Amino acid sequence: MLLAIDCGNTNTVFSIWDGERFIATWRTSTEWQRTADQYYVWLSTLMHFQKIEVDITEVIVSSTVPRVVFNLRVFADRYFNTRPIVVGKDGCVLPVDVRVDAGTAVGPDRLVNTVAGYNLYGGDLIVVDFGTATTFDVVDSDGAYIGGVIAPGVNLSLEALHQAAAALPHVDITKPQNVIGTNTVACMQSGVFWGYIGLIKEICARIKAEHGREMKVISTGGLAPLFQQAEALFDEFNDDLTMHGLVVINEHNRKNI
Ligand SMILES: Nc1ncnc2c1ncn2[C@@H]1O[C@H](COP(=O)(O)OP(=O)(O)OP(=O)(O)O)[C@@H](O)[C@H]1O
Ligand SMILES: CC(C)(CO)[C@@H](O)C(=O)NCCC(=O)O
Ligand SMILES: [K+]
Repeated sequence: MLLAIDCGNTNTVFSIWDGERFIATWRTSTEWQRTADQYYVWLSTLMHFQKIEVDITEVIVSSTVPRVVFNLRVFADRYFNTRPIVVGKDGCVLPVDVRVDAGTAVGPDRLVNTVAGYNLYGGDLIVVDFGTATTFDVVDSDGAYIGGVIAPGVNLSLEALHQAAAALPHVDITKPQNVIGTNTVACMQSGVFWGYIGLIKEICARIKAEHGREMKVISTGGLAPLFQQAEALFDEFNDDLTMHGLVVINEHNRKNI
């Protein structure tokens, strides 16, 4: 069975794929100090708790944090006796072309998202991921990754206001009733929420105009539904998009070996 690991700058998600579906998914904060043994104690406790008794024989990792990769390699080797595939590293081949400026290291999460998007929905896509950053990634008609947009994440934007301005509190995102806020929290939520609605619409419209073809917009990440409920911004929402991409890339590479 496959263990797929998606390390973001904020959270790391572990999912077990049984060949047909994800039988379990767990989330932990990303900390580069965490050792292979700590990963195993955490994972085996959760597996035991959910009575999941499976043999993990393959591991694939996508990490936007370079420092965590070493310990995840040790983890895969020590506890599952396998060499992990690490997206973006030697030994991992993508099933699609990457057409960006020479020397550019595209975030593996962005590549994985576009592989998943192409596999599920075909070409000419915009994939929007609401993580630490909000990323827009463009898939050409042949599935190639051809670039995108990086914007500050929703929670990061709110946190930046709190960090930089003494009188602004920590606030969680929500859809405000009105645009005109009548208290500090409502004003901040309005700025980020409606600002984001505008950002998403503007960026998608400009990408479509620049690309010059009909495009589908696919969203992923916990915050996508919050924006979608205010306006129909996305054609599809897929919470497991990154995990699905890891499964596709794993199968592609295991076939090639
Ligand atoms: N209504 C909400 N308000 C605030 N946070 C939310 C809400 N819905 C979901 N979230 C949070 O949004 C985050 C979305 O997870 P996702 O994996 O997409 O990004 P992340 O883990 O924050 O970023 P990264 O992948 O870059 O580490 C989760 O931490 C989830 O708890
Ligand atoms: C943009 C993020 C932070 C989104 O997770 C990640 O994909 C990343 O660190 N990318 C590296 C630079 C790039 O993708 O061009
Ligand atoms: K993510």
